[in-house]
Amino acid sequence: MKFTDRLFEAVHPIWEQTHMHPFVTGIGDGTLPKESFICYMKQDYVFLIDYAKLFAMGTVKAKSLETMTAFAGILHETLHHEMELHRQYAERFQITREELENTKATPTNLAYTRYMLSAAHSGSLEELISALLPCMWSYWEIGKHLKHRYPNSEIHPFYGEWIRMYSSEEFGSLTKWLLDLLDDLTEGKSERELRILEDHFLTTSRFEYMFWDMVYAGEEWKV
Ligand SMILES: Cc1ncc(CN)c(N)n1
Repeated sequence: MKFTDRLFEAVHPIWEQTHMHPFVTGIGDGTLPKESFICYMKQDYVFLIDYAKLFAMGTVKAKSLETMTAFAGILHETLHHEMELHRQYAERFQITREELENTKATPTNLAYTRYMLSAAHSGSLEELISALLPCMWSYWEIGKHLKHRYPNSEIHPFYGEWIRMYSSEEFGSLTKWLLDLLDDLTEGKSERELRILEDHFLTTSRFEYMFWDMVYAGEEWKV
């Protein structure tokens, strides 16, 4: 069994709940209040700044020029394509780039990015990938799921663009590349090593769920 098949089985209960989360279904059926989406977009923008750094770290830890180049490509995609989607959404609400960039990360957002950056700093390339994989994989799954469950969601005048991006072939092929890389890198690894990777993967999968919950509830610092 490929390691990512094992991860897919392990994460299934978390993804089931994610697909049913009211923030996610609200994007799908178009009922999510715009204020909630604005809160998400701002939090996600600062999340993506740290997330992009993981790909930069991937280039440093890569064991071949090919892998290094691919990480650099995803870094570029994130900064220029994925984050551009957020900048365009922000523009619709007259939110400036400066305001977007200066968004203060909520406790959950901060805990999530610190966890990934710490795993990436102190761990192997496999640890870095396992920690960031849910970001790409779960979004791709959500994009495909929404497109399938809500047939007109792709053409929704507001949320359609978001769904098209995360269900796209391009996003899917980057995710598949990362999955294949992790399968290659984990071949022959001991059960002890695999368990550490699985633990990173499940922890950040839980953080992904908590991120939806955080923006839905409008989490703020208490003091
Ligand atoms: C929180 C979060 N996780 C993942 C993604 C997809 N890159 C995202 N935009 N935001």
